[in-house]
Amino acid sequence: MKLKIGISCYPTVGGSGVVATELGKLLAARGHEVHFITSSVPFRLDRVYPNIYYHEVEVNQYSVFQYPPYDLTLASKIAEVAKRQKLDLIHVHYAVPHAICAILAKQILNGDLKIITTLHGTDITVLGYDPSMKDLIKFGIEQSDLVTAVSDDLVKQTRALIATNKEIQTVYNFIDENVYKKLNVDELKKHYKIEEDEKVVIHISNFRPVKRIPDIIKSFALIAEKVKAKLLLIGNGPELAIARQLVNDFKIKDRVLFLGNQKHIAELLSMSNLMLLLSEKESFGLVALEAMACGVPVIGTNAGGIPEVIVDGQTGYLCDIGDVNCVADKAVSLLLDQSSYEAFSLRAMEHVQSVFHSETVVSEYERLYCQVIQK
Ligand SMILES: CC(=O)N[C@H]1[C@@H](OP(=O)(O)OP(=O)(O)OC[C@H]2O[C@@H](n3ccc(=O)[nH]c3=O)[C@H](O)[C@@H]2O)O[C@H](CO)[C@@H](O)[C@@H]1O
Ligand SMILES: O=P([O-])([O-])O[C@@H]1[C@@H](O)[C@H](O)[C@@H](O)[C@H](O)[C@@H]1O
Repeated sequence: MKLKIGISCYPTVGGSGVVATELGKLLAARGHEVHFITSSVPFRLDRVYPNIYYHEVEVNQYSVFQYPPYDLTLASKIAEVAKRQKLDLIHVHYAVPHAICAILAKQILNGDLKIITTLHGTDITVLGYDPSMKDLIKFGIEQSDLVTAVSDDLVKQTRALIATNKEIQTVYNFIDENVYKKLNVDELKKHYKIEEDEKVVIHISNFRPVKRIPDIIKSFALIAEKVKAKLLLIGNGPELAIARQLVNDFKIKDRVLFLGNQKHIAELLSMSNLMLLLSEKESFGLVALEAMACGVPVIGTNAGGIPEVIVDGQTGYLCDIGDVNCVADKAVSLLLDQSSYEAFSLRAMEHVQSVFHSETVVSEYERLYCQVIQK
């Protein structure tokens, strides 16, 4: 059955928007009609795709509004597009405000709209602690026709924090196998002056406090004492200044490249030997999946959904939150033992193929869409 699917998400750099966009692209490739309803073109929607339509949410700056009313405009846009395009359903990513906006749109349409909400991360694990948000998030979850979360741990945390009995299904994240694979990047390595015998450690994130950026720098400083290596820092966010300060303090300025927000992540991963993801909260860790797909083992923390993505001792290692000595020891042992490293790299690629294959995940979303429509 070919469906007309609306998708609302944050269009900016970040996990939920990436997952929403990649899902939309693969659904469109399967012949469904996909309508993105977002405040700007999602950053991963970087060319023309057949079957994909974009509806801009233009936030009204009318002077009586002290704050631009994004939520209300989005709700009204979802209702308008759903009616005009005869959407079968709207799939919203991130509980606040997107689930709430979809519910309002459904009310505008006298109940004639099916809503699927996917929970991604700090929409639950940070905002769920905020008393002014908790009941709103609960409302968004309970009024959705179907709710998914990106890991078993996020399902568990949602139950604990939001106190809801609503059924929430885990649907893991995925990557596009045609994009995330090991590429030949010899020229790029030369451009970044990475020497033949030098190892590359990479971290990619939004540099928010939950990502524990100081632990990344501290771990790398320890690694660099024993291994000739460079650190690539990809992304932008509030902890970037602290990162620069620590790099100066540890006197490793010549070993660290701050590359800011980047689009071509597979190329940067293909230059890398190891990823560090040392968050204190992480519902899934899409960057870890992207790294493993490119044959890059990951050292992550024992936090949230990370242990569902990294197989400890097989595709990378898990360390306790804040234990930078554990991270450095595991990293040094991996980087200095070539034959063991190659086995980790191979298993990482195989694990992504077998557990997180896009075909399986997209089919699962299709099955859930049909279930909701037939309810
Ligand atoms: C703290 C938390 O719970 N975060 C979750 C949140 O996303 P969150 O935004 O924290 O992070 P993720 O690491 O999962 O994803 C970031 C995405 O943005 C991309 N990127 C990043 C920087 C950059 O410069 N360029 C770029 O393209 C990355 O390649 C990746 O695709 O939702 C994701 C999707 O469900 C989950 O996997 C994360 O666990
Ligand atoms: O809040 P969080 O779950 O860590 O991650 C968020 C992403 O899921 C979202 O796509 C992005 O727009 C946010 O800026 C943030 O990165």
